[in-house]
Amino acid sequence: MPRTLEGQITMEKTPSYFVTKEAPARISSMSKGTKLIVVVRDPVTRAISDYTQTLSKKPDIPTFESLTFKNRTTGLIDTSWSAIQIGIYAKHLENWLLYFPIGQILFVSGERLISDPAGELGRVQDFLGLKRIITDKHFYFNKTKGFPCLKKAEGSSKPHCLGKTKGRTHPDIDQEVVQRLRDFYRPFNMKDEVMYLTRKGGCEQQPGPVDISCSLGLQY
Ligand SMILES: Nc1ncnc2c1ncn2[C@@H]1O[C@H](COP(=O)(O)OS(=O)(=O)O)[C@@H](OP(=O)(O)O)[C@H]1O
Repeated sequence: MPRTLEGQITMEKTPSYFVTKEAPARISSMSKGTKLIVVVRDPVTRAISDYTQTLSKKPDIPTFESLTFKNRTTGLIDTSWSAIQIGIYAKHLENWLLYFPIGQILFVSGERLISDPAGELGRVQDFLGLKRIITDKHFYFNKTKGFPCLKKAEGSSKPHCLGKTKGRTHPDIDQEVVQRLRDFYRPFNMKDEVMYLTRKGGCEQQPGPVDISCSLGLQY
């Protein structure tokens, strides 16, 4: 990490942090006050997006449907497949709550980043204690891309959309498999846990390893 000067915020983005077992302890030992931002989206769409990325690099991989199940007849889901495993958000969150209070973590909605990017970035700016500089004025909806884009990229006067690797068309997935995955993920939805811990407050004051029983809301 570069040294952070007075008045600066150092930011680091790595998609795999949230699901890496060692990450919370390491980040906490570096700086207990680190603010954490997690972008989450519907875990089923996330899994399909993940699969779409892999498919673009390895077009010969098996179908999404066949990778989803350990045994299609019994309907047993292959939780060791990373595309599925990453979306078990509540399990990953548990590791972070051992080291960081819930108030130090902001969950950003991947869906709202698309439908209302300025609104979602408003929440990020508030969380970081920044003035709301980024607003609606900075975005426009690009019909060709099908996503919001920046009216002006940083240091340029030209519009800027994310690259070709973001916003790919997803393959059609068997709706029965989609439904089966929705049912699978339901208990791992973080909403209830986060609301519970935020209201409860008891687990919030002390960064550092906490008694996980403090996070009683985490019941599966
Ligand atoms: N403005 C804009 N333009 C394009 N894409 C957008 C945008 N905002 C959010 N998204 C969504 O971001 C998804 C890609 O993010 P990733 O999770 O792959 O990114 S990363 O791994 O964290 O770098 C990507 O997922 P896919 O649609 O599956 O490609 C998009 O849904």
